[in-house]
Amino acid sequence: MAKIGIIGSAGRMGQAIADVLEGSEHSFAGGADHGDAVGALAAKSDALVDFSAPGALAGNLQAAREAGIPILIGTTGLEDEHHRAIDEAAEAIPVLHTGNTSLGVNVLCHLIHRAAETLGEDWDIEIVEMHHRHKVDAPSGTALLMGMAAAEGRGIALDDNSERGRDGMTGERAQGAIGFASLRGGTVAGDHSAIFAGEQERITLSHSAENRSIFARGAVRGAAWLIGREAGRYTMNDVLGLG
Ligand SMILES: NC(=O)C1=CN([C@@H]2O[C@H](COP(=O)(O)OP(=O)(O)OC[C@H]3O[C@@H](n4cnc5c(N)ncnc54)[C@H](OP(=O)(O)O)[C@@H]3O)[C@@H](O)[C@H]2O)C=CC1
Ligand SMILES: O=C(O)C1=N[C@H](C(=O)O)C[C@H](O)C1
Repeated sequence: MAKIGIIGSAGRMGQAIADVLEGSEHSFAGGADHGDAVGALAAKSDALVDFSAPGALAGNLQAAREAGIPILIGTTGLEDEHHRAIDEAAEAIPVLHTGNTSLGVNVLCHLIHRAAETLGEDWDIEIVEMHHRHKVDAPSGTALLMGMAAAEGRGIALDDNSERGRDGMTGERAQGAIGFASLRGGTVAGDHSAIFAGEQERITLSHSAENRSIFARGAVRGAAWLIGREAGRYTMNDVLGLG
């Protein structure tokens, strides 16, 4: 039984995680939101989960380090500087960052990796996502995770081969590019598709989140799994045993 502290506890994910904790073997250590001292929460937690905002990341990592406890970060919209801060914290404590904690999406990424590895560059890869009207970042963290799986399968660097936000006279699609498109509206919890478009045929690999409980269950499982691990940067593949 682990005491889990939630950063961003008043938010949509924070609430979903609190609900999952209530029916689990683990307990809710407390929450922190804007203006709350994360250090005070860390001191009474066995692990932290962070579903807040990129601007909160540095302070949250610092609080976890000072308390010597692991942290699972689900926040998306992170930049290179945030990833560098995660790498640095992972030298001292166990840290897991992922754009999606659900089992289904992480299995989907394996299927995408395999498809990209098998199909040649003449199969164009496009990633399409749709989320609720309140989402503030694009492409979604999950779309980037899927793009990374496709790029790794193809043996290319995602950063050098992405096409995002096409508008106006874009010119033809670059050979080998991985395209991203983001839709926003309504209450959609998270829909993602990877489309492999070849000559006269198309493969679509998709995942639909029916509600946030799938992310919340994965977050609790991941946070509990991190407790007692060596310092390092982990992924949901490690937690789920997906290799
Ligand atoms: N990895 C995954 O599986 C998933 C990741 N996410 C990601 O989780 C994040 C949160 O999503 P969601 O719950 O929908 O968003 P919400 O806006 O509903 O919740 C975010 C919460 O964090 C709080 N917050 C914002 N900034 C700070 C800060 N600096 N310090 C402390 N608290 C802060 C907000 O408070 P206030 O409202 O006062 O700003 C709010 O309570 C997003 O990045 C989203 O993409 C979401 C679902 C699954
Ligand atoms: O903001 C959300 O809601 C979600 N964010 C994550 C993302 O950016 O991929 C995960 C999920 O799709 C819901």
